[in-house]
Amino acid sequence: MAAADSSNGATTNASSQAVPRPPPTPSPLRYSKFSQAKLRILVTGGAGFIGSHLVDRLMESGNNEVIVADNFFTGSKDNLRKWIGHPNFELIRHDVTETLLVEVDQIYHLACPASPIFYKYNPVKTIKTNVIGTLNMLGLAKRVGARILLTSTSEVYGDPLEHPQKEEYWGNVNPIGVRSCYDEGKRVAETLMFDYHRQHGLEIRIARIFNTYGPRMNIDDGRVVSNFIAQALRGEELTVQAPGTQTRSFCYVSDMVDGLIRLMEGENTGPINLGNPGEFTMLELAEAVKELIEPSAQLKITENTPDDPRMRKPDITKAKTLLGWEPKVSLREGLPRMAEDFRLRLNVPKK
Ligand SMILES: NC(=O)c1ccc[n+]([C@@H]2O[C@H](COP(=O)([O-])OP(=O)(O)OC[C@H]3O[C@@H](n4cnc5c(N)ncnc54)[C@H](O)[C@@H]3O)[C@@H](O)[C@H]2O)c1
Ligand SMILES: O=c1ccn([C@@H]2O[C@H](COP(=O)(O)OP(=O)(O)O[C@H]3OC[C@@H](O)[C@H](O)[C@H]3O)[C@@H](O)[C@H]2O)c(=O)[nH]1
Repeated sequence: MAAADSSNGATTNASSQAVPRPPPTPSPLRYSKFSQAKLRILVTGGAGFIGSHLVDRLMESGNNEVIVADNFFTGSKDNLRKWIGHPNFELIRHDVTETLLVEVDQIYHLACPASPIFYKYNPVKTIKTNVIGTLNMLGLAKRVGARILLTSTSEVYGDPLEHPQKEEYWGNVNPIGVRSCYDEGKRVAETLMFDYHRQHGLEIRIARIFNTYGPRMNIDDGRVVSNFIAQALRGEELTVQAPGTQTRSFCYVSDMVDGLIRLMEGENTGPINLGNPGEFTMLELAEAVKELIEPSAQLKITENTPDDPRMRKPDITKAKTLLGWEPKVSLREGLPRMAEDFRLRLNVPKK
């Protein structure tokens, strides 16, 4: 049973409310002397950017069987091609808004479009993915006694009135805006996680992920780092949305995967912020990408979208103290790695 995390406002000790049932044994053969016991892990959204890097780490450990369930809305089989056919790996085309029957020990629940242009494309579907999808995964976790980790987001803090953001901050979110399908959707998903924890004794973990970047992002993903790098490589203007002084804190994907695994393996429910506290304005980011790829590139100030958060930076004290985690890769080190991946995929010769 997960130990209680009493260091924030939320009550996370389920033992006083519900006695968890031991997980049912999926098959007697699983623990027979002929069968090598491995942890069986479900990764929803595992064909996406963060998910596929997480799958790499889980598979490379050699101790796990990994099942990916993904509807390929923003992810692709290509991200997982090195594992297709591996005896410890299964890929299922599945939409998490439908029920899924599998026997697993852990669930990393990532399925959800993350780029604003994709989550706003079909907002009702985004809400369904966050609410019904998370309910379905919690139902699965309850049935098989699995531990479940939700990838929530810094967007639960909305356009924050506190800076940097601590986990105790309840946020400043527009409930009826164009981003609400995502940020309110994730807030409900967090609520569902805690209700299943308190009511049914489920072992839960919640990561609040701040902007993450790295190789394998969709080239036309629409998020700022991928846009700037692709634009600079294509010889286009870098589209800085007004005013350009808004800030974000960018975490390299290998650091993020490390944090997610530590959270899953540790004893704290969270929510825990995972992100790199290095904070940059979008103008500073554009200058860094220019300097790295194409110093002659021009910046073009474009119209912004409603409710764009004006600043964002994680307080990662909890991640440091409870998980022993902090990011290792700075933006200056991470950008060239991502630029090289994009250069190869866009077939742009090295200068
Ligand atoms: N990358 C970031 O900066 C960031 C920040 C905060 C939170 N997150 C969260 O991390 C997770 C992964 O984000 P990402 O950046 O890898 O995004 P991504 O879009 O690359 O990956 C999301 C994956 O989920 C799949 N998916 C979407 N809807 C689905 C559905 N209904 N059923 C099954 N699969 C579905 C997509 O096909 C894709 O493979 C998301 O939950 C996102 O909210 C990401
Ligand atoms: O071409 C662009 C794209 C974006 N931007 C700006 O860059 C900033 C970051 O925008 P992104 O689209 O990359 O991502 P956002 O920070 O708005 O949302 C992200 O937050 C955390 C996660 O949950 C998701 O990955 C995503 O919702 C915004 O201020 C946006 O206005 C540009 O200046 N130019």
